[in-house]
Amino acid sequence: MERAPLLELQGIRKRFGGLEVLKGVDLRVYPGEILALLGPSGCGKTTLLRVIAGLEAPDAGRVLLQGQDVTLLPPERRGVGFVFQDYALFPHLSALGNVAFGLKGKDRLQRAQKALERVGMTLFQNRKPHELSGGQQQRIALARALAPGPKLVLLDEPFSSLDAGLRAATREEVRKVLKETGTTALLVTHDQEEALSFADRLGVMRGGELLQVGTPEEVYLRPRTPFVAQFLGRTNLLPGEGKGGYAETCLGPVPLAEPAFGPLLLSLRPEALRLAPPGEGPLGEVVAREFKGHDLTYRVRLLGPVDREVLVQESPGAPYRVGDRVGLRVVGEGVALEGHPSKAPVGAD
Ligand SMILES: Nc1ncnc2c1ncn2[C@@H]1O[C@H](COP(=O)(O)OP(=O)(O)OP(=O)(O)O)[C@@H](O)[C@H]1O
Repeated sequence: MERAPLLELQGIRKRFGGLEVLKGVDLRVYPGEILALLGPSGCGKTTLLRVIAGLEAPDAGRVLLQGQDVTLLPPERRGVGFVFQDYALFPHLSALGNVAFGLKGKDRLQRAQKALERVGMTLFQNRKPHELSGGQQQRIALARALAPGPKLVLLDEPFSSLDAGLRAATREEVRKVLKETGTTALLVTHDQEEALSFADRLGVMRGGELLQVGTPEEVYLRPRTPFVAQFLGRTNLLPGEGKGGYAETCLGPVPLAEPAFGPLLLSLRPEALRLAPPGEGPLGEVVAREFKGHDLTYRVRLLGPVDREVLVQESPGAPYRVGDRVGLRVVGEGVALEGHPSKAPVGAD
């Protein structure tokens, strides 16, 4: 039997004037899960979070929390915590004051202290926000959101104002706290790497629609559309002819992750290709070389009947330079994308 979702969105629609910002979004988030919503700027991510929090009313659709319809409930009655992009801490209150602010009862200070302890901020409890670093403020904001023991916490680009090093470390700590407390979280980001590394599952949005939801591996390795394939990292989109377990392409036969027949469009990640001495595989010429320390990406123009460039990821020590003639080897699998006449089952005409 399928687990009951903690949060369920059914056909959420929202329009601002003439602009339809959410076009019928369905989503389920399960207890204890961290789900990241990923998409380009303006695709409706923040609006969707605001609808879930109760800060924005949808024009159509329902928001269910633990099976209960909360679409019409005000924010404070939903049991949802919110961490905004700019943390929105009260500048005149100490860290402890900020965390205790929304709490009720005689033990509110103890509970606030406990929440600060969980995020490793006990020593800083008397400091004001301006006396704290960005990462520390971020943790205070998280402690404040978690202190009332929400069913769900919504994180809107919570790491965007941190620099790269602090960002990775803070992300890891936040993930640890969420997992230790068993808190269900929905994170909005437009950072692909963040979504892939932080979330248990991720959903890719575009133009008010949720295009694909799955584990980071599923969505990265089995994108369904060209947009999802390209949004999660660089890829080669190649036309081909499905022959079952492989497709015939300008690079020769490419093994397919799932069998397909007929004309298709293939996503083949740069790491599924390698360079070789000329003579092995189709011939190409290196037109660009991008060295990034941990990896090296080449752009190679094919020197054959088809005029096309492909990206190839190599180990940092690869010897090839711009202008070199190279062979191309296919070492990984391609994925046939939807919307192209391809995915007929095995044995179909
Ligand atoms: N209150 C509002 N009134 C009018 N338009 C709005 C309002 N809120 C959002 N929008 C518009 O709705 C669209 C979606 O905005 P939203 O903030 O949800 O996108 P987003 O995916 O979170 O973008 P970003 O990554 O840039 O934060 C944008 O075109 C935005 O200008």
